[in-house]
Amino acid sequence: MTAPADSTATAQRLLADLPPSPAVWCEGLRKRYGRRTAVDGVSFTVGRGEVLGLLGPNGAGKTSVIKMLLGLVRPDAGEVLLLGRPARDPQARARVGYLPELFRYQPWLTAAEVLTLHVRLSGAAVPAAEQREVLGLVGLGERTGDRVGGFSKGMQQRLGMAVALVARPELVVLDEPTSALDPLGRVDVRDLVLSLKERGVAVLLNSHLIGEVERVCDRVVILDRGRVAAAGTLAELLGSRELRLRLDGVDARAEARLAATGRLTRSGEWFTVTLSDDEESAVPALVADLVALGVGVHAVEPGRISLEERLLAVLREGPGASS
Ligand SMILES: Nc1ncnc2c1ncn2[C@@H]1O[C@H](COP(=O)(O)OP(=O)(O)OP(=O)(O)O)[C@@H](O)[C@H]1O
Repeated sequence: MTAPADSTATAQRLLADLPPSPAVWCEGLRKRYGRRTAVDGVSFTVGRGEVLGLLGPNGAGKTSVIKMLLGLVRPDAGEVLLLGRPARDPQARARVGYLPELFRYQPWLTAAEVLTLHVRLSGAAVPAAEQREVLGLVGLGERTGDRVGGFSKGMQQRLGMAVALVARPELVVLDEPTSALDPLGRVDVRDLVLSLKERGVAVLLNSHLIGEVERVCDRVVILDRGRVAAAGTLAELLGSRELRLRLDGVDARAEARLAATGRLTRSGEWFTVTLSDDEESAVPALVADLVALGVGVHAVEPGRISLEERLLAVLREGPGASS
């Protein structure tokens, strides 16, 4: 029989060999406030190093979901694991960075002191030089010794971003991180999210700025009235690609050739062919055939619907629009 110490070591070795748990796993989350159901059976995962965007209209339940994931609001039903541990487990929380939607930092402290306080709270050993570096990353390098009470709203949000990043988190949850930021600040946040992803840090991003989500997210969950209305990778959600061509001299044979490639629509001299992913390789042959048929090819533009169009379709038509 194996001695207890050996069996513990064996169990630890077996666990170490398993693939890492997702950064976020939640199943069947529900929350009511009085008679209002805010969240109604929400499930999704965020993989390690994955950037997941949470989209949805005002009141859809996004912040409520985030607060339940972080153990700040107790769900009425459902389960959450953060980095493989229960959401309220201090060991999980210490490895999660969070920028809340509504933030306010101690006005009497300097930016550097706020960071030091949060580093202490997290229990991580982050040297002062690294803390200053993080303030530099969020554009506050020149203001480290200034009191937070004198900061603009955008500067406080930048400080919140530094607080979320400073303790070397494995998961960062950003609730509307750019709501107070100028256009340059938004680009900074986008670059920060991409650099986190490169380092294998998972990011959960709640933002109304759809273009921002489309640029940085690997996957998107769309919430509507407390439920997941659509979810998937950008390719899954945005589906078929389109090819727009500006043509002249299109006769019946050329039109038949276009229609054979995909669903065809026409607006004046612009023709739009809807392609499925495996038909993309058909584009050079299509153009060659059109030229051979005597068609003047003035422009060939790839394109597909934007995430904004998909979001609006899902919200107008309901979950059926997600497929
Ligand atoms: N503490 C609370 N007490 C009562 N109702 C609440 C509370 N928090 C949220 N709600 C309600 O739950 C619903 C979801 O709110 P939540 O803040 O999660 O939405 P959201 O998707 O984050 O919205 P927004 O995009 O406007 O920030 C809303 O109807 C809101 O009024």
